[in-house]
Order: sequence, then C-alpha cells, then structure tokens
Amino acid sequence: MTTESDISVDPRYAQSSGKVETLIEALPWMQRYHDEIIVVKFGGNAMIDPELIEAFASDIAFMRYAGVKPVVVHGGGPHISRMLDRLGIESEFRAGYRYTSEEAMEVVRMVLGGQVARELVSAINDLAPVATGTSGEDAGLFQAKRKTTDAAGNPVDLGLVGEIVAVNPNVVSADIAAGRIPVVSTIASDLDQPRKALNINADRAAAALAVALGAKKLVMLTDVEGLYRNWPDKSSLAASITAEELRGMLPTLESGMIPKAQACLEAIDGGVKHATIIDGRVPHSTLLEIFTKDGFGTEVTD
Ligand SMILES: Nc1ncnc2c1ncn2[C@@H]1O[C@H](COP(=O)(O)OP(=O)(O)O)[C@@H](O)[C@H]1O
Ligand SMILES: CC(=O)N[C@@H](CCC(=O)OP(=O)(O)O)C(=O)O
Repeated sequence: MTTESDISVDPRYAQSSGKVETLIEALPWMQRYHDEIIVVKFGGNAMIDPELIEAFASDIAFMRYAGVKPVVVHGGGPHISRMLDRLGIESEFRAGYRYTSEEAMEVVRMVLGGQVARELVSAINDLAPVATGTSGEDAGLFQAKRKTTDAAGNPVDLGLVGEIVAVNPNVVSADIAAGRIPVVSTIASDLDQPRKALNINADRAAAALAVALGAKKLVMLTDVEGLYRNWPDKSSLAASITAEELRGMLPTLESGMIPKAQACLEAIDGGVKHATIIDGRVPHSTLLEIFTKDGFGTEVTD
C-alpha cells in the first residue's frame, strides 16, 4: 500500500504535481470554450518556420480534441512576396495592404490556395485527420468589393484588393458540424465582376468570418509580442486595451498593425466577446492563450 510518507519522498509525485496543476488550470477554459467556435488567424513570419507550423498544428488538433471548434484563417504575406520576387513582379504595401495588380492576383490565388493552405491542412491532418481547405471563393463564403479608402477614409489605389461586404459561412458551418477543422484561404469573389477574385487581408477576413460564425473568440498570431501603445517602444506593450482606445489609435498605427487593429474592432463590434493579438513566434502561444489564466499578448475588450 502507498502511504503519504512514500508519496512525499517519491520524485515522480513531485514532478506530477506541476503537471496536474497545469491540467487543472486548463479546466475553466475548457468549460468556457466547450463546443464554442474559436477563429485563429495564422500568418506572417510564424508561417515560414517549420517548427512553428508543427507547434501550431498540434495546438489546433489539441483544441479540437479538447472539445473546442477551431477554425483556421491563414495569411501568407511572406510566401506571396517571395513568389512575386521570384517571378519579377513588383509588389508594394500601401496603408497596410498589398497593391495587387492582375498579374499579382494570379500569384496570390495560387500561393494561398495551392501552397500555404495545403501545407497547413497536411500538418494538421497528420495529427487530427479532419482538416479541410476552403477558399473564400467557395460557395459564396467571402463576397467583396474593391477597397478604395485607407483607415482614415482617404482615397487609395490598391488594385485588386477587396473589402468583404457579405459572408455566407454555410460551407464552413457544415464542416464544423461534421467535426472537421476548416482552414480558410482569404480570396473573395468580386461582387461587381463575379468571375474575378479579390485579394483580402487575412486579418480582416478572419474577423468577418468570426462575426458570421458567432465565434466566441478571435485569436490573431503575429510577429511581435502584441500591440504596442507607442510603437516601437518595447515597454509600451498593451496587455489589454478597450475598443474605444484602439479606435482612437487607428490613425497612429503603421503597416501590418492597421488591418489587425481594424480586425479586432470589427470582431468586437460584431459581437465576438474576445479578440487577442498574440506572439506567433512563441511555440504553442495559441494553446497558452486559450487554456491558461495568464493569456498572452494584447486583449481587446468591449
Ligand atoms: N503599434 C504597433 N504595435 C505592434 N506592431 C506594430 C505597431 N505598429 C506597427 N507595427 C508593425 O506591425 C507588424 C505586424 O503586422 P504584419 O507584419 O502584417 O503581421 P502578420 O504578417 O503577422 O499579419 C509588426 O511586425 C510591426 O512591425
Ligand atoms: C490585401 C492584402 O494585403 N492581402 C494579403 C493577404 C495575405 C495576408 O494577409 O497575409 P499575412 O496575414 O501573412 O500578412 C497579402 O497580399 O499579403
């Protein structure tokens, strides 16, 4: 028979108690998110590191087996830039969005749907064979119009960049209902030219989908620790920020943080309870954000 004194001297029990604490810490979060949809946007530089892709895939598989309904929306800006470079096609960011010519659009569509989505789907399927790739062009998922203004409302020429005006989430909902893990590429059909596609910023698409699905949470991975109130001052990282304060900051934000901040606001305004920006360079940051009390990065609150 094992007595209390045996337990106190056995190092295996000492080790287990730390593991048990971590598991028990996850319980309230598992309860909160059980059967709930969480949209996770994976993008940027985290996506070009094979180890981070593996860690991300295991976090998504973990969520699914823990009873959450994850939906992945992926970016792939660095992949697109690399391919455009290889093909000698110029690309330029304006107001946080890629100016997209007809030629570049062909590359965006090919890279997102044919390369990035495939890589992610197969990494997740290796652990949970229920991932499925969907393009925003499928079954009217993302319908968009050309984007013609920047965050401050000034006119800007972005070529074939779209702003989502309608989402038909049925194709994704059906996958979720069947127990699958949707992995969504952010191309949209052009409402004004139905055979044409538009390039959608992945942060904005993730927010629009989170709202349409009634997701409980939107998590966005990026290549910094979170949102800095006073970029690039590293001591100004915001652990949490209200939607109102963030709205006020919009005109001061730069580059990629513009669509990310807009996406958080769109999600919160659309009824998603929690929107967070986390550091995708930290392996398993998604899991830590969702299942531990400390969370990670910046939480936008209503
Ligand atoms: N206030 C800010 N806080 C954090 N990052 C900011 C801020 N303003 C601008 N940035 C820039 O935004 C970048 C993140 O956007 P982006 O590169 O598009 O991310 P991703 O590719 O992960 O979607 C950061 O690497 C940083 O250079
Ligand atoms: C209009 C626009 O800027 N579209 C993005 C789509 C991919 C994306 O958003 O990728 P990340 O999340 O990795 O940045 C682009 O062409 O780069």
